[in-house]
Amino acid sequence: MKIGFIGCGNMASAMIGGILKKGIVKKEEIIVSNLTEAGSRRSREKLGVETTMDNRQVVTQAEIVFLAVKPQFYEEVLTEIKDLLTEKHILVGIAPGKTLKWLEDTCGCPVKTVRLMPNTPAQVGAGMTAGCCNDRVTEEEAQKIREIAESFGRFEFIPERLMDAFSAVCGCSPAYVFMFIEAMADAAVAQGLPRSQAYSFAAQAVMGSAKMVLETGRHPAELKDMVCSPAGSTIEGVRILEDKGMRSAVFEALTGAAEKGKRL
Ligand SMILES: NC(=O)C1=CN([C@@H]2O[C@H](COP(=O)(O)OP(=O)(O)OC[C@H]3O[C@@H](n4cnc5c(N)ncnc54)[C@H](OP(=O)(O)O)[C@@H]3O)[C@@H](O)[C@H]2O)C=CC1
Ligand SMILES: O=C(O)[C@@H]1CCC=N1
Repeated sequence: MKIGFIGCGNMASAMIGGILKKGIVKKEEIIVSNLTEAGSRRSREKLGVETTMDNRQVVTQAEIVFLAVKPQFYEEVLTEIKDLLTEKHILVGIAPGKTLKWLEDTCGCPVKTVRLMPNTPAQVGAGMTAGCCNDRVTEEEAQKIREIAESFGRFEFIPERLMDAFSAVCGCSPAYVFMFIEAMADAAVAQGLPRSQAYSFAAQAVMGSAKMVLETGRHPAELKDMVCSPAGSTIEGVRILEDKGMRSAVFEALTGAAEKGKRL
C-alpha cells in the first residue's frame, strides 16, 4: 500500500520519519508533493522519498493520501485532485477545523475519510495523535491508520466532537511548552547558568515532570505539593505564578486555540 503526502513540510516530514523508522512501508512506497522545487529538494534530501510537484501524481500512485498543506490551501488542493479519488483511496486530513463532513462535501464523492491531529514531537517518536474516521473506513483500514500513527508516538481514536479540544491540548501545546522552556532557561541564564546547559536542564525537568504524570498515575496537584517544602523556595515561585495568572493564561490560550481551530 503506497502512502502519499500532499505537502511535505514540518508535520509531514515528522510523520514520514516515524513511518520509515518503524518500517511501516519502504521509502520507495512513499510519494510526496511540494509547491516549490526547493521544497521537493528538501524532502528528497531529508527523507529519500519520491517527490513531485504534481499533486495529482500523488493521488494516482498512493492509496492513503495525507493532506499536509496549511488549512487555507485545503479547498484549492481538493478541487485539484477530487476527480481522481476512488473507493480504494483513504483521504487523511490533518488540519484543525477541516471536519470529516467538510472533507467529504468538498470532494463531492463518496470517499473514505480520516481526520488526524498529530503534533511535532512526532519528529522524535514522541508524538500524541488522535483521529476519527467516517463510516466508509473499514476496521482493517482504521487499524492501518493506527499503525501509521503509532510509528511516530502514541495514538487514540476519539469522537470527532473532541478533535478541536484535542488539537489545542496536543497539536498546539508543544509551542506553549517550548515558550515555557525558553522562559525557564532565560531565568536560569540570569541566575548565572550557561545558556546551552540552561536549555537542556530546563527541557529535562519538563520531560521528567511529564513522565511522572504519565507513569505514577498521581494527580498533578499531588506531584506539585511533593516539590513544595514548607517555607521553601518552590512555594514562593508558586505564589508568584498564581499572582501572575499562569493557570488562567494557559486556560485562555488553549480555549483560544480550540475556538480558532473550529473557524479554520
Ligand atoms: N506544525 C504543526 O505543529 C502541526 C500542523 N498540523 C497541520 O499540518 C498541516 C501542515 O502544516 P506544516 O507541516 O506545519 O506546514 P509547512 O508550512 O511546514 O508545510 C506545508 C507544505 O505544504 C506545501 N504546499 C503548499 N501549498 C501546496 C500545494 N498547493 N500543493 C502541494 N504542496 C503545497 C509546502 O511546499 P513548499 O515547501 O514547496 O512551499 C510545504 O511542503 C497544516 O494543515 C497544519 O494545520 C497539524 C498538527 C500540528
Ligand atoms: O497552528 C496550527 O493551526 C497547527 C495545528 C496544530 C498545530 N499547528
